[in-house]
Amino acid sequence: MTAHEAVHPGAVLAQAMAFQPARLVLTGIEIGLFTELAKKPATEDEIRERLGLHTRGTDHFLAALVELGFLERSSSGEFRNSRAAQQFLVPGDEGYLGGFLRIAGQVMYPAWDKLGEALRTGAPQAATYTGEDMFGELYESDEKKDGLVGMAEDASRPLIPALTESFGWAKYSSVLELGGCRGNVLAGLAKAHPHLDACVFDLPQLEGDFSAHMSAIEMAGKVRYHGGDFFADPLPQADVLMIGHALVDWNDEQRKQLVKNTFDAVRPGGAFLVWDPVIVDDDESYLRNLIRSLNLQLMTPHGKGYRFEQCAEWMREAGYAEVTHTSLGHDVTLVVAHKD
Ligand SMILES: C[S@@+](CC[C@H](N)C(=O)[O-])C[C@H]1O[C@@H](n2cnc3c(N)ncnc32)[C@H](O)[C@@H]1O
Repeated sequence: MTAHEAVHPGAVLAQAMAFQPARLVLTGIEIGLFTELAKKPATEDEIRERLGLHTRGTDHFLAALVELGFLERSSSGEFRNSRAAQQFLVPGDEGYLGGFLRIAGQVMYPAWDKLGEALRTGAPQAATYTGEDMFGELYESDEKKDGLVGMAEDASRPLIPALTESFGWAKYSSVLELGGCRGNVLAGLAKAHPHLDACVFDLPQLEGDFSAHMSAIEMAGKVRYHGGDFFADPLPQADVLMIGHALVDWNDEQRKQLVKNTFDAVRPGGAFLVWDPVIVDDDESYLRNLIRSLNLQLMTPHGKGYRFEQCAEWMREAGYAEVTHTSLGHDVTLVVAHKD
């Protein structure tokens, strides 16, 4: 909102009421609208019948989604997905974001309702867990585990091409990804750089999901798994250690400790890579990453965003030499620390 727009009530309302269009899209995902229309375009009557919707409101719900650019309406009155909806909101497509957006609707949306409480107390507001061991609790339920994994992969999948190209992988022969989940990112990296000995380090609870996923994407045997706790257990050695979308989950003391833990495991001449929604002043991602920081505060026991300068300081304190950073796109920064 520019200073000029700020004096116009429409600009204030557009920002303050942005939860309404957000809820339209999230509800479309929740009730299966985009998945249904991907099978076959349909009239309003057919949509109501197929999704069990009431006559009151469906017409304006669909018309509003047309205006927002998620549906198209033909001259004969049939609705179909727009290109954006078809590409990003229908399961099975490469660019699918529904895993992330479903959890956004179910878990983040109610948590954001309690932002005031979070600001007063500093306490998380997600209703899916209660204690300090968020991952341990979520992994006790297959549904919650699948939700978290789906959300993480939707967020990291678009970064894989930039990650394979933004670092000189050819110079190194092994990589260990901390918090590498089901190995989806590392599998993409290993496909692009098959010379790499690639290993995921994540909690033991995910090993079965990792093996099933590697088989499903025909990468079984190409990426290894090492179960453990990256705070408490010794880390296996590799030329490159990497952690993505995971340092943000912790507080500064925990992050410092984690960065320190990596130093002995990185072989001399190697590197430690971090990619996260780092807060970068004057970058066009600045506001979105401040919002993501608050989202982490609502969703995790200790997480929040951090700045590049903080990360560089943790790295230098741990013993790393040169620290550089570059954008991976999608509001994510890759920070690279070299070990002499
Ligand atoms: C937000 S997810 C990111 C997953 C993956 N890097 C991606 O971006 O697709 C964080 C990951 O850290 C893992 N994790 C959390 N605590 C851990 C710990 N103490 N030791 C090892 N892994 C941990 C979780 O199991 C999860 O896979």
